[in-house]
Amino acid sequence: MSDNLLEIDKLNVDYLVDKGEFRAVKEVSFNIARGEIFGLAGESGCGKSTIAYAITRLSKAPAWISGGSVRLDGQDLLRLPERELQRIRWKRIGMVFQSAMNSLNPLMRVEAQFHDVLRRHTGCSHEESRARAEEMFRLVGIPTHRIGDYPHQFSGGMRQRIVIAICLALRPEFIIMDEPTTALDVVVQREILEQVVDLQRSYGFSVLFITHDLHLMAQLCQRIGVMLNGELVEVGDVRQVAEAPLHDYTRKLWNAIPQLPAIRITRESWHEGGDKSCCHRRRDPARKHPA
Ligand SMILES: Nc1ncnc2c1ncn2[C@@H]1O[C@H](COP(=O)(O)OP(=O)(O)OP(=O)(O)O)[C@@H](O)[C@H]1O
Repeated sequence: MSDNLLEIDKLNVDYLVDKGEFRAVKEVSFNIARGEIFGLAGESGCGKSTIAYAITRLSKAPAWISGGSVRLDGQDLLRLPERELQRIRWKRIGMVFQSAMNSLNPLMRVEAQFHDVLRRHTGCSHEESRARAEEMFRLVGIPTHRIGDYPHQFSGGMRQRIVIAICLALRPEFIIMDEPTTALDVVVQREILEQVVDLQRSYGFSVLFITHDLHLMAQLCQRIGVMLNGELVEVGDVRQVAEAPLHDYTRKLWNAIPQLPAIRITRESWHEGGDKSCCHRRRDPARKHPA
C-alpha cells in the first residue's frame, strides 16, 4: 500500500466564460500522505478553492475538469460513476468550507442533523447517532446537553465546530478544509484549529488545509504547496518553504507578511508544552529572504 492517500496528477480545471475557456488550475500535481496535514497557499484567485471542489467533483458550472487524475487510495475519483462518488463524499472525504456553519439547517435541531447524515451514510439507529453526536460534541468542546438546540442558539464558532463534528462523526480518512475558520475571530480560530490537530492526531486522518494565512499554515502543516496563477510553483516541507523557499513568489508571500516579533509555530511546539498564546519561532531580524 502506497504511503500516499491522495495523488493529484496534472489536474486542469477550466471555467467556460464568455470569452472562451479560462484555465484556473494548470497541470497541478501533488500528493498527500496518510495522516499528513498538507497546506495549499497562494493569493486570492490563484485556484485553491477550484482544486478543493475538483477533488470531490463538486465543481459547479461553468467549471469544467478538463484533465488529470485525482486518486484516493489508487482509485481515480474523476473517472468514478457519480453514484460511487456519492458513497465516498463525506464517508471517506469530509469537507469543511468557510461558510460551512451556514450550511446547517436552521429548522432542524442539531441532533437531528447528526442523525440525518449518519443514517444516510452508515444506516445507524437514533441511539447510535445520538451516542456518536455526544462523543463528537465532547471532542469539539461543546457541552453535550446542547445537542438538542437549534443552530441559531449557537455562536458562529460553535456552529463551525458542529460542522467539523458532523464531518468527523463519519470518520473520514481525508478532510478538505478550505478557509475553515476565516470567518471567526482569531481566538476562536486558534481554539478550533488546536482541536483539529488534536483530533487528527487521535484519528490519523489526512487534511488538505487551505488558507490565506501562511503563519497559520506553517503552524499546522507538515508540507506546503504554493500556488500562483493556477500553477503549483513550489511544494516542500514546511521548514524548507518557510526558511529556504525556492520560488521568488514564495519569498514574496513571506515578505508580504508584517514583521511580527515571532512568526512560526511548529506543529511540534504547538503541542509539546509551548506557549499556545503566541508564536514560537523567533524571527531572526538579520534574516531576510532574498528579494
Ligand atoms: N464561477 C466562476 N466563473 C468564472 N471564473 C471563476 C469562477 N469561480 C472562480 N473563477 C476564477 O477562477 C480563479 C480561481 O478561483 P478560486 O476561487 O479557485 O481562487 P482561490 O485561490 O480559492 O481564491 P480565494 O483565496 O480568494 O478563495 C480565479 O481567477 C477566479 O476568478
